Amino acid sequence: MTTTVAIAYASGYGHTARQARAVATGAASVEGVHADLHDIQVLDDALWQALAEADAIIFGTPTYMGSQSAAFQTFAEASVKVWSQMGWRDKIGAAFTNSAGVNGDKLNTLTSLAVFAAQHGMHWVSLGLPPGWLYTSDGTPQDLNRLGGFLGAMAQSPSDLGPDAAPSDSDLRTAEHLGRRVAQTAVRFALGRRLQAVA
Ligand SMILES: Cc1cc2nc3c(=O)[nH]c(=O)nc-3n(C[C@H](O)[C@H](O)[C@H](O)COP(=O)(O)O)c2cc1C
Repeated sequence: MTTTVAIAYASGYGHTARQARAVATGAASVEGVHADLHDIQVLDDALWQALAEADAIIFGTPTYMGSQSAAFQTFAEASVKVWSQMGWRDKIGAAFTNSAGVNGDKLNTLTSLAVFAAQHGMHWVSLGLPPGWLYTSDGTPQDLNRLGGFLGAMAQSPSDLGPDAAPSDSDLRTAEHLGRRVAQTAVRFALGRRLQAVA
């Protein structure tokens, strides 16, 4: 049986889209997992159908003015129809964000997305990595999780670099890690459900 991980993301200028592709690469590296990228700026029936059928949804947005972008918030508010039927309850949820500042208030965005997933009754998956880089004096910017997030995957894109040059390799590997971890968790959940069904 195939386990499906949907990556539901917004991106204004392509940087978060690049991070989303890395998340998808990580998820698809897990045996038996199909990863699907969905640009949530297109709010059509195909999007809602795909998200309804997914085992896990990983939400992604750039951090704009310290929180999710307006495009992501439009998607979040449109999901109230799904919420009214608890359509995503017990799916796996996780998130990633990208911004120009090293800090840039990315944690506020991830916190907001965790609350969004909780409103939908989803099970949250954290990043599951120790902090890299400046956490110890021998760290380097090439470390996995160089930005030291826990709630989800963070990436940083200098505002004068295009999406061909940013986020950094470290941040893209961190995004891949999140995708892989969510996919592994989704497979375990799917297996557990099947075992429960025959017990
Ligand atoms: C309207 C707007 C607000 C922004 N607010 C922030 C912010 O609060 N913190 C930050 O670090 N960067 C901020 N940025 C920079 C973006 O997060 C950054 O350029 C990011 O790479 C854009 O991702 P995207 O190409 O996926 O849209 C902002 C950019 C825009 C256009």
